[in-house]
Amino acid sequence: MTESRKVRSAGPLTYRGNAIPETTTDQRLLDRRGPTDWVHTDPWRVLRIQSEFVEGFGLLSEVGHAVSVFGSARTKPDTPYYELGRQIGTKLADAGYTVITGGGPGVMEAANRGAQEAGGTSIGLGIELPFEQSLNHHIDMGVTFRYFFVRKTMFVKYSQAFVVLPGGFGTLDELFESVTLVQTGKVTRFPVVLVGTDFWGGLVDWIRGTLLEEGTISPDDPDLMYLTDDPDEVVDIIRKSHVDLARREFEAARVVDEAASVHAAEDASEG
Ligand SMILES: CC(C)=CCNc1ncnc2c1ncn2[C@@H]1O[C@H](COP(=O)(O)O)[C@@H](O)[C@H]1O
Repeated sequence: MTESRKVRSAGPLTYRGNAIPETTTDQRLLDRRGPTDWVHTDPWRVLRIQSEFVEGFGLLSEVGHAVSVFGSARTKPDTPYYELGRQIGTKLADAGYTVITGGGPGVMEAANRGAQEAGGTSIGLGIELPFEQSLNHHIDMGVTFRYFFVRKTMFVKYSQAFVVLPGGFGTLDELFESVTLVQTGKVTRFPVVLVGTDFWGGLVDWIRGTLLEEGTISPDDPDLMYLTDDPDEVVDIIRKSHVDLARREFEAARVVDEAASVHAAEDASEG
């Protein structure tokens, strides 16, 4: 009896008898009718998150050496910090770095603008916000993300350094995320440069005083951040750390090569 029961294969699945679904997978895919709640469910969101990673990696993977510049979305053109951001964008571009920002107004726009004026590559990684907003007009390539955490991965993965100008909560979030990644050894390759001694001085004093005195950070941790007012120094710090990194990588490759030749020589003498 059991042998005569109907069988249906659906990909790797086998159904028999009453378990056979009424429709096939293809029918369900092509049928547009039915409830649409599934587009607001977490499994569907996971796919959307994946697609943001795919788009981001796709756009940024061929960008050369790059620096992310952060700072207030509210800084107005023709103000000192806007001009500082613009100069830093220009100097980074002159030094051959692509400039990546959050794609918004204020300091982000200033850095993008400076990079563009110098003929460099200017990138904006925007974020969907509850209020209407588009990427600033000084961006050569841009992506607008839905998810903050996907966007943050892009800043870290595709930059050699973070430059942080005066800003508010968003800027502080980006600053402390990057410092935490360096502190915990999740990223090993980049300096974090604070620009604006008047603006950041109080925070740095508090870190060196309260945090260090309370023992909530290690004695070396305050040195994870540089502090300057000088755009040329920003570029020098980044260049130097870049050269140091290249030297360390060269040294590591040489050690591996030497070990490989020692093994090869031992194998040859044993053979
Ligand atoms: C006028 C206005 C508030 C626009 C906000 N538009 C934004 N567009 C893109 N990135 C942003 C924006 N606001 C905050 N961010 C992110 O948070 C940082 C600035 O936040 P804040 O202004 O410091 O706190 C930027 O480096 C950026 O990565």
